[in-house]
Amino acid sequence: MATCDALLKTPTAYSTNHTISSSSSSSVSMKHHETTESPSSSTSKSRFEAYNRLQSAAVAFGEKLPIPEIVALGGQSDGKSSLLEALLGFRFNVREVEMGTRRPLILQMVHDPTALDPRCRFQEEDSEEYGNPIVLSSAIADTIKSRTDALLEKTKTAVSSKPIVMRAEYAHCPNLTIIDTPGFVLKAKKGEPESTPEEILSMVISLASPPNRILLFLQQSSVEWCSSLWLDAVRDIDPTFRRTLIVVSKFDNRLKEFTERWEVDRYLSASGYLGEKIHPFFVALPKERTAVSNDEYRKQISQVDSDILRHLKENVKGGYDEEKYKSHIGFGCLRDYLESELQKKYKEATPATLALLEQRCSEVTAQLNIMDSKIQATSDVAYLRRSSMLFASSICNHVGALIDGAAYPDPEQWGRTTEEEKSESGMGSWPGIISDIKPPNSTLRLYGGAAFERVVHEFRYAAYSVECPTVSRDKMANIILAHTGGGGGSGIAEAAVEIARAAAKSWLAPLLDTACERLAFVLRNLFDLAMERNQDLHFDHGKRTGDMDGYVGFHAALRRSYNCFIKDVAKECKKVVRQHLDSVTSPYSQVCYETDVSFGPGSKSNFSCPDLSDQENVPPVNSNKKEDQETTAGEASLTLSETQSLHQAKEHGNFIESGASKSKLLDSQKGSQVGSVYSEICSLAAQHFARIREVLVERSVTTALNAGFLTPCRDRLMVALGQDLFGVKDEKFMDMFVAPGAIDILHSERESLQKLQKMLHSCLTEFKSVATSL
Ligand SMILES: Nc1nc2c(ncn2[C@@H]2O[C@H](COP(=O)(O)OP(=O)(O)OP(=O)(O)O)[C@@H](O)[C@H]2O)c(=O)[nH]1
Repeated sequence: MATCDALLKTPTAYSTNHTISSSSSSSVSMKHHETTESPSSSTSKSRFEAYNRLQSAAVAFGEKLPIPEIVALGGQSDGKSSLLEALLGFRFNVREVEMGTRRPLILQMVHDPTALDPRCRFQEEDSEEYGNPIVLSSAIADTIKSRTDALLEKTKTAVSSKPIVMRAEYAHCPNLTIIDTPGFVLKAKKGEPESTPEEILSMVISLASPPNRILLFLQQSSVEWCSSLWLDAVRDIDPTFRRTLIVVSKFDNRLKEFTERWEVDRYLSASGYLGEKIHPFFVALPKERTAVSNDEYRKQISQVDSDILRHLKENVKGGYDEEKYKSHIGFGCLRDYLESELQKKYKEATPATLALLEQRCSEVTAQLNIMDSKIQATSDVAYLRRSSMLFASSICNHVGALIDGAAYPDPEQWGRTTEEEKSESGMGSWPGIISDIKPPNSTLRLYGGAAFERVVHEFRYAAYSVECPTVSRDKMANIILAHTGGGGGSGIAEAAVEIARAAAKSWLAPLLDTACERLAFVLRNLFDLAMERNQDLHFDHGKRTGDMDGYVGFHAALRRSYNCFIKDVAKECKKVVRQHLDSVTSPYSQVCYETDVSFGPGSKSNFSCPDLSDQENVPPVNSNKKEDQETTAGEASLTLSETQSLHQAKEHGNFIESGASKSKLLDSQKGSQVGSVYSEICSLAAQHFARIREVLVERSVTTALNAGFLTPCRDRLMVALGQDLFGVKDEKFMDMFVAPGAIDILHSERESLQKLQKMLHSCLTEFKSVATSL
């Protein structure tokens, strides 16, 4: 930045005619603050004052305004505090505060020729007011320490970016504002959290990042650039050093090393490492810590400056390249440069600041108007009814749009994959199905209508992955024997149908319930999405959709009402799909007979009490792991072979009296053809099951789910919400809007907005007059 060649000749704000002589640069520059001010300097001064006030106001109100500011940064003990003291022209001992800098310090130095003793005042925390002047310099350090302690205690952190603002009016300081920052450290101090170095680094980075800030980077002269610890951190913030001023501190420590001119010139050029265009300042300050008067202290500063220049001229063979480097050697040069640089930035930034202030003023006025109408509206039932209805209707429209297919808000952020839907809804896998069901698009983040459709697909996949479950011989016997007993037929067909119906009922019913719950979850999520859409697309077809910000009670009621609606719809839909299931599995349903199912060799006419006892109790088709699935509750636990034997005994009129042992009966019933009957029934049952499932899934359920969920969401949602929220007496309706303390909050918000408005207006007026006097 200003260290570039082109800027080397920038005149200082107060010394248009002065040239820094090798022997007395600092003293000359020191004196000019005490001379009468020219008209241009009074403009600079009022500009400086205007920026200072804006800066304190910005700090007090948390306004982020791009005011030109200087931020001093560097490693611990690199001399920042000493430099600040030198700039102020008196010692205030900040560097002896034991804890070190843990909060940024905004030091507003105001050159006031009438203030022969420094007048320091601290800005109150969270206010733009300044406290009473502090005279004792030790009291300044104490105030900084106690404020730092109090805030860190509150925030429970080791550092805080909330600045302390100190204004110092003094006849011997320049008009300059500098933000002092905690020094970078490699290791935390004893008793401090280990993360302190990182916290300091990230805090300083965030303080130095706004492009309106000038960075004043200090590094001790004893450190070579190639081994600089913090240069890279600064380079990360400002890669080309466009807005960075580099200061080599404690220059006195290096001086003794130079004997030849080339050595000094090479060192002063810092070339090779910082680049040709970067010219650091070389500064040394008094190292004596003895208590001296302020006058004496300033004399020492000037003396060090003169001593350095004299040393370079007289003690180095051939001196040094004065033309090139003199303007960058000594504290006085740095101070004048900083002052003029800041003034230059202030001048450049004035039009933009003025424009920004005008914009902020109108924004805050608009906010204040909204706040006024909000406060007024808190008691206006008609207004609240109107705007809340408008809001609810807008939410319903957004829900409808999301169901019909929308890609806003961002699906990547708001959508869910099938896995996420499953885990978040608390419904992991489909009941009774072990295999992982992955519908098409399961890895995509979907919501609304798309997610709904995907769940329907998933349900179909789940339903088709169910096979007709295994039926034990006992159960089968119980069914068959009952049928053969009634009509004299073999009962195979009836048994197969009955088995299929019972299986369909017990296996498909939980799947239907799960599908309904999953779909309800998808629809329930739409509320948040609709709110998000509503917030961003605040206007619906050009009409304002009701600003209901802050009405927490209403928002909660609206959400609750929406959730209830979805719950009711899901309950209703569950009933409907259950009815469909009941209907396809009812004894009157012809679904199983609609197909041309071949009943095979073991048909009704051939049935003659087959002995199933030797056959393995495994159905021909069953991919489910769940064995011996219950088809009807409380079935007898006899084995089919036993039942069959009993049946035979009954047939011979010998059921009670026969006395034949079970084993004998079993032996007598071994036959070659009977095994196939069990398999045949299982196979037939599987076919019927598949048929029932197909009819259920394809013909009725998919349509029922759409009609049961989506149609009400499109057509009935607003009516339901309306009845629930607005179909009540005013008194009850107002319950949603009168939260204890809510109106007080609105009033206090209004009060702070009013203060902000006042402050912005006064800054605006000030800047307007500064701008016109340019
Ligand atoms: N020799 C010499 N010593 C200096 C100079 N400037 C400062 N010092 C000394 O260096 C030490 C550290 O200086 P500070 O100003 O406290 O450094 P700092 O960067 O503020 O350190 P922290 O606040 O701990 O980050 C003090 O003892 C100063 O007296 C200088 O130009 N020359």
